Amino acid sequence: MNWDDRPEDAAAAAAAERLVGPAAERLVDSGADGEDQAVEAALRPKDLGEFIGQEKVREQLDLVLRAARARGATADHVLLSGAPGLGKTTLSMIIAAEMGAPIRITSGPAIQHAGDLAAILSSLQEGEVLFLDEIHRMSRPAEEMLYMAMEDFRVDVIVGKGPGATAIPLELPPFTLVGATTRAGLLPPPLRDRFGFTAHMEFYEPAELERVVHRSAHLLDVEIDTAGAAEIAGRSRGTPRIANRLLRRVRDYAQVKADGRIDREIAGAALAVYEVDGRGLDRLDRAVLEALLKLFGGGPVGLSTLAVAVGEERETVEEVAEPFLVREGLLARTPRGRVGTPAAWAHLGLTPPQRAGGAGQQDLFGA
Ligand SMILES: Nc1ncnc2c1ncn2[C@@H]1O[C@H](COP(=O)(O)OP(=O)(O)OP(=O)(O)O)[C@@H](O)[C@H]1O
Ligand SMILES: [Mg+2]
Repeated sequence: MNWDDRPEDAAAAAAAERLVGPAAERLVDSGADGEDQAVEAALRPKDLGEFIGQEKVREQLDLVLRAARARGATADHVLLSGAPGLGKTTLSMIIAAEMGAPIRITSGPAIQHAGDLAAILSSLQEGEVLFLDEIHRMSRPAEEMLYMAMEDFRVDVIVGKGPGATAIPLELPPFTLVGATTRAGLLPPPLRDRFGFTAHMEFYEPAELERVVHRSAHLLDVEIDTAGAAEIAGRSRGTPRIANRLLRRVRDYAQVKADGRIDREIAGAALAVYEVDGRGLDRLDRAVLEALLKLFGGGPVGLSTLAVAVGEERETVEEVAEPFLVREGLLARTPRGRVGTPAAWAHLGLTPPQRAGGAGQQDLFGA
């Protein structure tokens, strides 16, 4: 594969840009909106002990950092991969804090030219953590410069153009690169191989999200009981960022409609107002499922037809609604089209039609 093309990434970026209207403002979107950015700094765990869940990642990272500290060395480069909102930025800040090192934050799209990267690298202090978010979106020349910087702590700065151009080698102080990506599969192998440690972040268990909600409620000075936290956690799609966002909306409701305290009833009523159902599906997700089951008898139906039926762009259905529905086992993408699973019928409280002979849905699930 030619790593310059990155078609998947281009398609996702294009889909994201096309998102306008309801899909762009979803309460259950895992990306950070303006309000998230403002409060997230306050809600971020500051050290590994405070970081909830991701046991394996925490244990491994703890060893890597302790060992580096004991040797008085700079920690190895770390790659953090995982879906949006699972704690990559948070963990990068924790790495710097645990190493007692300053952190510099930049991102792949911000580095257009190799020169941009050279400027950042040459101004790093010894031991500094360089956090490179969306590392899969860096330009190719910058990426190549990064290879040498990571391995030999050296860059070649090109001065001049054409036949007269010369490469001036520049020594760098040892630093720790922390790269983050939502799409580890898009990283060229030579880049991936230069990280000493790769942490893959998984979606969180409901019990872990419950702890996230309790912790955030405490920091926001909101009173919440166990059942209320569980109710929010169950609708948060395995994602701490969504849990924190739902908590803020439930807090609003509790303040306006009740005495500010959150219990199961308040959480349920608040999230009903925002149309986030018991499993974390929002209006768009439900519209897709309902069309699939009610209009097309559970499928198989083509993506374009399904998109027209819900009045959304093809890409919105495919990139925004479907990933979570597939992950939840509510929708399957088959060679013959989209199919609603038995769990989907159950979730919407509908009865699947009885099919007379022929290829029924049973065949599609190999049952
Ligand atoms: N393990 C955790 N424990 C407690 N809170 C967490 C945890 N992980 C993430 N959070 C909270 O979730 C929010 C989002 O986390 P963060 O910004 O680190 O996600 P991210 O993986 O960098 O997302 P993106 O891919 O969009 O950059 C933060 O406000 C943070 O407080
Ligand atoms: Mg981030």
